[in-house]
Amino acid sequence: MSGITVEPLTAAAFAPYGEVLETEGDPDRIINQGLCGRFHDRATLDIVEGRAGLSLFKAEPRALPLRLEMVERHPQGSQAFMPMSFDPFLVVVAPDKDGGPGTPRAFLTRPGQGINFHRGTWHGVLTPLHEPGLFAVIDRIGEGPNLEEHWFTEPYLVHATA
Ligand SMILES: NC(=O)N[C@@H](O)C(=O)O
Ligand code: NI
Repeated sequence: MSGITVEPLTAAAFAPYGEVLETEGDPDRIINQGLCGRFHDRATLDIVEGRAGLSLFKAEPRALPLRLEMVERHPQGSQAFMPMSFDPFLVVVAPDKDGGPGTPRAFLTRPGQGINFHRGTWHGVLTPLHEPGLFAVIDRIGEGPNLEEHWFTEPYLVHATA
């Protein structure tokens, strides 16, 4: 089983796959009588033939090392995972290679970071590592198929250190 070593999530490393939502640095705007920093328009919702919807996911926590058996993608829409707890979670992505996923990469978020997958990005499903596994998810609501799965012939093993 091929191994994948988890990397820290950074906006630069994640850029080919999506955006990182975080409150690093100065806010773009100070609002609410100076009591709130707005980190404005930090990710793009890209929805084809449908609308953006806001859902809640309550997912079972997983543990590392993790068998990565599949990745999926949504050709019709971006998908954002916004944690509702202050815990890191695992984000798996893969480049596209001739219509299928290339070698996956695994990122560990810092508490407070969220992510938005670009439309069509190969990714692992929502993977919390701690209870309560509660996330707000912003993705496409619409008719027609928007899920393509790829099951690896041999799973990868995602682990914390090399
Ligand atoms: N299927 C679903 O709603 N969730 C997945 O797309 C996922 O990435 O977790
Ligand atoms: Ni998904």
